[in-house]
Amino acid sequence: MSSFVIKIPCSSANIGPGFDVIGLALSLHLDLHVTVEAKPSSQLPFNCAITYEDQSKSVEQISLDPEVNLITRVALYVLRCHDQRAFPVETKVHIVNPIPLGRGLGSSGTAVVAGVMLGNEVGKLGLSKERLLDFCLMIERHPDNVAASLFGGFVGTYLNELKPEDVARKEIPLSEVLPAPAGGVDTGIRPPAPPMAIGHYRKFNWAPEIKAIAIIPNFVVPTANARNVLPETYSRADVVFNLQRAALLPAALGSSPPDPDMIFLAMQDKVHQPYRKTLIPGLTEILQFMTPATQPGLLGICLSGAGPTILALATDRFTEIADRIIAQFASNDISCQWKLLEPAHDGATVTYN
Ligand SMILES: Nc1ncnc2c1ncn2[C@@H]1O[C@H](COP(=O)(O)OP(=O)(O)OP(=O)(O)O)[C@@H](O)[C@H]1O
Ligand SMILES: N[C@@H](CCO)C(=O)O
Repeated sequence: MSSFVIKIPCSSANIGPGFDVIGLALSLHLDLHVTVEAKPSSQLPFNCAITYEDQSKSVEQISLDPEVNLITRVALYVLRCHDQRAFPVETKVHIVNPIPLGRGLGSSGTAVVAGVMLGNEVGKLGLSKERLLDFCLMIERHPDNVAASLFGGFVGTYLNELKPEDVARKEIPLSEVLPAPAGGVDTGIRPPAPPMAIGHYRKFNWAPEIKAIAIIPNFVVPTANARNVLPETYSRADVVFNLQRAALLPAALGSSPPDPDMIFLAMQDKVHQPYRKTLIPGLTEILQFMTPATQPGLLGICLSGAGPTILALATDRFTEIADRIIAQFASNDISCQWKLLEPAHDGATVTYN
């Protein structure tokens, strides 16, 4: 029998101006406790039994069917790309999840990374993390969450342009998130493997004084909905506004001691937050009244990923900052939980027992 634990940090994407580009892995981890028993045969579907421990207080029921559950279907996709139709006999996966679903802390990206790590490990595939990123990008198209969860830390990401022959392969998903199991239901045919080296990342410094306060409202904003409210085109002025700030952001958050005015300015955005205000009551007011001038200890504030979580970066007065944001949500009859988090520099890890 072999037994191991896969640990994946959650992530906050965008950090203001870095829409679909910048991500930060944070110290709230999804754990998979995996055992593989060498048995002659199994009655389990795809040889896999899932158990799920919800520590996130989410209302959504997570499927325990290995071909439906996001983590195990991604693992099956990776295995089937390598001519392994099912999990080894007999695989048990116990998922412990403290990451709230659909709140902007990259729960889906974390689950996708967990899936590729699981497939790689049980299939003894020996794929590098760089190659696993390609598999992640077949399922979740924007690289900011998955690269942060996989590699850890504060990252800038980019995609290579696909070659014309890959664009022509209709099975390569160009949607943001695959609507159906990656590779489809098991037809016995090998699903399409990703092109090589689609996604890339670069780690930035992070000043050790800076902590992340996540204020998590008690409602869900599915990422797909939050992407549907964005415009297809932008004005040149808005694009330049974001480029200027995105160019400043890594230096601002990597410099010690942190400069609150520079960080606050570097976290401004005109590409996604203004449009997502319609989905998040109170967002406009929170982004307006929480500044380093009105709130000591605060450095900068933004929507975490697609929301509705607010990410406030700060050096101290964490409770006071969280309480003010929670009070603003409360005036819209929205309750919140909050967490004080730090960058998770290690990314995804596997530890054998
Ligand atoms: N641990 C998990 N196991 C199985 N499915 C999961 C898990 N975590 C997330 N999911 C799936 O991902 C969906 C949430 O994805 P979505 O992209 O909408 O939000 P998010 O990733 O939490 O937020 P954001 O992308 O803005 O950071 C859930 O509704 C669920 O279907
Ligand atoms: N960059 C993505 C992150 C959410 O998954 C977005 O803002 O839509």
